[in-house]
Amino acid sequence: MAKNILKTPALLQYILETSSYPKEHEQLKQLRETTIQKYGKMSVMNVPLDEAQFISMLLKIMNANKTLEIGVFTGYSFLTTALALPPNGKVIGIDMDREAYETGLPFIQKAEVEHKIDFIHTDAFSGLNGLIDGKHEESFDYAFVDADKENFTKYHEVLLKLVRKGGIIAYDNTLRSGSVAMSEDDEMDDNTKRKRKIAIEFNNYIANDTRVESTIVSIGDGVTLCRVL
Ligand SMILES: C[S@@+](CC[C@H](N)C(=O)[O-])C[C@H]1O[C@@H](n2cnc3c(N)ncnc32)[C@H](O)[C@@H]1O
Repeated sequence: MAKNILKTPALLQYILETSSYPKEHEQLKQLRETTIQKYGKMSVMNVPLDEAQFISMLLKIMNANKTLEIGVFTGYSFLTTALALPPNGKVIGIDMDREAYETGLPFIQKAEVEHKIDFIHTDAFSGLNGLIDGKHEESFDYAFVDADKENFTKYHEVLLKLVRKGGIIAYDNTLRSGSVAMSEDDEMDDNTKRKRKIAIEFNNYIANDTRVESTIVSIGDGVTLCRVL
Protein backbone atom coordinates (compact mmCIF):
# COMPACT_ATOMS: atom_id res chain seq x y z
CA MET A 1 0.00 0.00 0.00
CA ALA A 2 1.22 3.55 -0.77
CA LYS A 3 2.33 5.83 2.07
CA ASN A 4 -0.38 7.36 4.22
CA ILE A 5 -0.25 9.14 7.57
CA LEU A 6 -3.84 8.33 8.56
CA LYS A 7 -4.10 6.48 11.86
CA THR A 8 -5.68 3.30 10.56
CA PRO A 9 -6.09 1.64 7.15
CA ALA A 10 -9.79 1.32 8.06
CA LEU A 11 -10.13 5.11 8.17
CA LEU A 12 -8.56 5.44 4.74
CA GLN A 13 -10.89 2.74 3.45
CA TYR A 14 -13.85 4.60 4.95
CA ILE A 15 -12.83 7.87 3.24
CA LEU A 16 -12.43 6.17 -0.12
CA GLU A 17 -15.72 4.28 0.14
CA THR A 18 -17.64 7.32 1.36
CA SER A 19 -16.41 9.77 -1.28
CA SER A 20 -18.65 10.20 -4.28
CA TYR A 21 -15.69 11.24 -6.42
CA PRO A 22 -15.28 8.96 -9.45
CA LYS A 23 -13.70 5.69 -8.37
CA GLU A 24 -10.13 4.91 -9.34
CA HIS A 25 -9.81 5.02 -13.13
CA GLU A 26 -9.24 1.54 -14.58
CA GLN A 27 -5.92 2.57 -16.15
CA LEU A 28 -4.68 4.06 -12.87
CA LYS A 29 -5.56 0.80 -11.14
CA GLN A 30 -3.65 -1.19 -13.76
CA LEU A 31 -0.69 1.22 -13.66
CA ARG A 32 -0.40 0.74 -9.88
CA GLU A 33 -0.68 -3.08 -10.18
CA THR A 34 2.01 -3.18 -12.88
CA THR A 35 4.25 -0.92 -10.76
CA ILE A 36 3.86 -3.27 -7.76
CA GLN A 37 4.70 -6.29 -9.94
CA LYS A 38 7.77 -4.65 -11.46
CA TYR A 39 9.10 -2.51 -8.60
CA GLY A 40 7.94 -4.32 -5.44
CA LYS A 41 8.52 -2.14 -2.35
CA MET A 42 9.55 0.85 -4.45
CA SER A 43 5.97 1.01 -5.76
CA VAL A 44 5.07 3.01 -2.62
CA MET A 45 6.48 5.94 -4.58
CA ASN A 46 3.20 6.13 -6.54
CA VAL A 47 0.97 8.68 -4.79
CA PRO A 48 -1.86 7.01 -2.80
CA LEU A 49 -5.44 7.06 -4.06
CA ASP A 50 -6.82 9.65 -1.60
CA GLU A 51 -4.00 12.06 -2.47
CA ALA A 52 -4.57 11.49 -6.18
CA GLN A 53 -8.26 12.26 -5.77
CA PHE A 54 -7.39 15.41 -3.84
CA ILE A 55 -4.99 16.56 -6.59
CA SER A 56 -7.58 15.82 -9.24
CA MET A 57 -10.25 17.81 -7.38
CA LEU A 58 -7.83 20.72 -6.83
CA LEU A 59 -6.93 20.89 -10.54
CA LYS A 60 -10.61 20.98 -11.48
CA ILE A 61 -11.44 23.67 -8.89
CA MET A 62 -8.55 25.76 -10.23
CA ASN A 63 -9.53 25.21 -13.87
CA ALA A 64 -5.87 24.34 -14.37
CA ASN A 65 -4.78 24.02 -17.96
CA LYS A 66 -0.98 24.07 -18.08
CA THR A 67 0.82 22.06 -15.38
CA LEU A 68 4.20 20.66 -14.49
CA GLU A 69 5.38 17.58 -12.59
CA ILE A 70 8.85 16.97 -11.17
CA GLY A 71 9.25 13.26 -10.41
CA VAL A 72 7.09 11.11 -12.68
CA PHE A 73 8.31 7.55 -11.87
CA THR A 74 5.71 5.20 -13.48
CA GLY A 75 3.22 8.04 -13.72
CA TYR A 76 0.43 7.62 -11.16
CA SER A 77 0.18 11.35 -10.40
CA PHE A 78 1.10 12.16 -14.03
CA LEU A 79 -1.87 10.16 -15.37
CA THR A 80 -4.11 11.51 -12.57
CA THR A 81 -3.23 15.04 -13.70
CA ALA A 82 -3.73 14.32 -17.39
CA LEU A 83 -7.18 12.84 -16.64
CA ALA A 84 -8.21 15.92 -14.59
CA LEU A 85 -7.15 18.48 -17.20
CA PRO A 86 -9.50 19.73 -19.93
CA PRO A 87 -9.08 18.28 -23.47
CA ASN A 88 -6.63 21.03 -24.47
CA GLY A 89 -4.72 20.88 -21.14
CA LYS A 90 -1.05 19.95 -20.85
CA VAL A 91 1.14 18.36 -18.17
CA ILE A 92 4.90 18.47 -18.67
CA GLY A 93 6.67 15.78 -16.62
CA ILE A 94 10.39 15.75 -15.82
CA ASP A 95 12.24 12.64 -14.64
CA MET A 96 15.67 11.11 -15.19
CA ASP A 97 14.23 7.58 -15.18
CA ARG A 98 12.91 6.86 -18.67
CA GLU A 99 12.35 3.15 -17.99
CA ALA A 100 9.90 3.88 -15.17
CA TYR A 101 8.03 6.39 -17.33
CA GLU A 102 7.82 3.86 -20.18
CA THR A 103 6.43 1.26 -17.77
CA GLY A 104 3.43 3.51 -17.15
CA LEU A 105 3.09 4.93 -20.66
CA PRO A 106 0.82 2.15 -22.06
CA PHE A 107 -1.78 3.03 -19.39
CA ILE A 108 -1.64 6.72 -20.32
CA GLN A 109 -2.17 5.67 -23.93
CA LYS A 110 -5.08 3.35 -23.06
CA ALA A 111 -6.66 6.15 -21.02
CA GLU A 112 -6.50 8.23 -24.24
CA VAL A 113 -4.76 11.22 -22.67
CA GLU A 114 -1.34 10.90 -24.32
CA HIS A 115 -1.98 14.13 -26.24
CA LYS A 116 -2.02 15.98 -22.89
CA ILE A 117 1.42 14.82 -21.72
CA ASP A 118 4.93 15.85 -22.53
CA PHE A 119 7.81 13.93 -20.91
CA ILE A 120 11.24 15.51 -20.52
CA HIS A 121 13.93 12.95 -19.77
CA THR A 122 16.52 14.83 -17.76
CA ASP A 123 17.47 15.79 -14.24
CA ALA A 124 14.98 18.11 -12.58
CA PHE A 125 17.15 21.16 -12.24
CA SER A 126 18.25 21.30 -15.90
CA GLY A 127 14.71 20.47 -17.00
CA LEU A 128 13.32 23.40 -15.02
CA ASN A 129 16.01 25.78 -16.23
CA GLY A 130 15.35 24.61 -19.80
CA LEU A 131 11.71 25.67 -19.38
CA ILE A 132 12.81 29.14 -18.31
CA ASP A 133 15.06 29.42 -21.38
CA GLY A 134 12.14 28.12 -23.43
CA LYS A 135 10.10 31.15 -22.32
CA HIS A 136 7.60 29.39 -20.07
CA GLU A 137 7.93 32.00 -17.32
CA GLU A 138 4.82 32.56 -15.20
CA SER A 139 2.82 30.34 -17.55
CA PHE A 140 2.03 27.29 -15.38
CA ASP A 141 -1.15 27.09 -13.32
CA TYR A 142 0.13 24.27 -11.13
CA ALA A 143 3.30 22.31 -10.39
CA PHE A 144 3.63 19.07 -8.41
CA VAL A 145 7.04 18.28 -6.93
CA ASP A 146 7.69 14.66 -5.99
CA ALA A 147 11.40 14.13 -6.73
CA ASP A 148 14.52 14.32 -4.52
CA LYS A 149 13.41 16.02 -1.31
CA GLU A 150 16.84 17.45 -0.49
CA ASN A 151 16.54 19.72 -3.53
CA PHE A 152 12.99 20.99 -2.93
CA THR A 153 14.29 24.44 -1.88
CA LYS A 154 16.33 24.71 -5.09
CA TYR A 155 13.31 23.69 -7.20
CA HIS A 156 11.11 26.16 -5.33
CA GLU A 157 13.29 29.08 -6.41
CA VAL A 158 12.98 28.12 -10.10
CA LEU A 159 9.29 27.23 -9.86
CA LEU A 160 8.52 30.69 -8.53
CA LYS A 161 9.62 31.95 -11.95
CA LEU A 162 7.55 29.38 -13.86
CA VAL A 163 4.22 29.32 -12.01
CA ARG A 164 1.89 32.28 -12.50
CA LYS A 165 0.65 34.52 -9.68
CA GLY A 166 -2.29 32.77 -8.02
CA GLY A 167 -1.02 29.40 -9.25
CA ILE A 168 -0.18 26.47 -6.96
CA ILE A 169 3.11 24.68 -6.28
CA ALA A 170 2.48 21.42 -4.40
CA TYR A 171 5.22 19.47 -2.59
CA ASP A 172 4.82 15.82 -1.64
CA ASN A 173 5.88 13.92 1.52
CA THR A 174 6.29 17.02 3.69
CA LEU A 175 5.01 15.30 6.87
CA ARG A 176 7.32 12.30 6.48
CA SER A 177 5.06 9.74 8.17
CA GLY A 178 4.51 12.23 11.02
CA SER A 179 8.21 12.22 11.96
CA VAL A 180 8.42 16.03 11.53
CA ALA A 181 6.46 16.40 14.78
CA MET A 182 8.49 13.82 16.71
CA SER A 183 11.18 14.79 19.18
CA GLU A 184 14.85 14.29 18.34
CA ASP A 185 15.05 11.97 21.36
CA ASP A 186 12.34 9.64 20.01
CA GLU A 187 13.54 6.32 18.71
CA MET A 188 14.16 6.56 14.96
CA ASP A 189 16.47 4.79 12.53
CA ASP A 190 19.12 6.90 10.77
CA ASN A 191 17.20 7.03 7.51
CA THR A 192 14.06 8.37 9.22
CA LYS A 193 16.20 10.92 11.08
CA ARG A 194 17.76 12.13 7.83
CA LYS A 195 14.41 12.39 6.02
CA ARG A 196 12.83 14.11 9.02
CA LYS A 197 15.61 16.73 9.11
CA ILE A 198 15.27 17.48 5.38
CA ALA A 199 11.48 17.85 5.68
CA ILE A 200 11.69 20.10 8.75
CA GLU A 201 14.22 22.40 7.06
CA PHE A 202 12.07 22.63 3.93
CA ASN A 203 8.85 23.20 5.89
CA ASN A 204 10.48 26.03 7.87
CA TYR A 205 11.80 27.57 4.68
CA ILE A 206 8.34 27.57 3.09
CA ALA A 207 6.64 28.82 6.26
CA ASN A 208 8.95 31.88 6.17
CA ASP A 209 8.67 32.54 2.44
CA THR A 210 6.59 35.70 1.98
CA ARG A 211 6.34 35.15 -1.79
CA VAL A 212 3.77 32.38 -1.20
CA GLU A 213 1.01 31.53 1.22
CA SER A 214 1.14 27.91 2.24
CA THR A 215 -0.71 25.18 4.02
CA ILE A 216 0.27 21.60 4.80
CA VAL A 217 -2.51 19.15 4.01
CA SER A 218 -2.48 15.91 6.02
CA ILE A 219 -3.25 13.62 3.11
CA GLY A 220 -1.02 10.87 1.79
CA ASP A 221 2.36 11.52 3.41
CA GLY A 222 1.62 15.26 3.68
CA VAL A 223 1.24 17.70 0.79
CA THR A 224 2.28 21.35 1.08
CA LEU A 225 0.29 23.71 -1.11
CA CYS A 226 1.93 27.05 -1.92
CA ARG A 227 -0.16 29.72 -3.60
CA VAL A 228 2.10 32.12 -5.48
CA LEU A 229 1.51 35.74 -4.44
C1 LIG B 1 8.44 9.42 -5.62
S1 LIG B 1 8.84 9.12 -7.25
C2 LIG B 1 7.57 9.97 -8.13
C3 LIG B 1 6.23 9.25 -8.05
C4 LIG B 1 5.17 9.80 -8.96
N1 LIG B 1 4.82 11.15 -8.64
C5 LIG B 1 3.94 8.91 -8.92
O1 LIG B 1 2.91 9.28 -8.35
O2 LIG B 1 4.02 7.83 -9.50
C6 LIG B 1 10.25 10.12 -7.46
C7 LIG B 1 10.80 10.21 -8.89
O3 LIG B 1 11.68 11.34 -8.92
C8 LIG B 1 12.74 11.05 -9.80
N2 LIG B 1 13.86 11.90 -9.43
C9 LIG B 1 14.52 11.94 -8.23
N3 LIG B 1 15.49 12.87 -8.28
C10 LIG B 1 15.44 13.42 -9.51
C11 LIG B 1 16.20 14.44 -10.17
N4 LIG B 1 17.18 15.08 -9.55
N5 LIG B 1 15.89 14.75 -11.44
C12 LIG B 1 14.88 14.11 -12.09
N6 LIG B 1 14.12 13.14 -11.51
C13 LIG B 1 14.41 12.80 -10.25
C14 LIG B 1 13.02 9.57 -9.63
O4 LIG B 1 13.64 9.07 -10.80
C15 LIG B 1 11.63 9.01 -9.36
O5 LIG B 1 11.08 8.49 -10.55
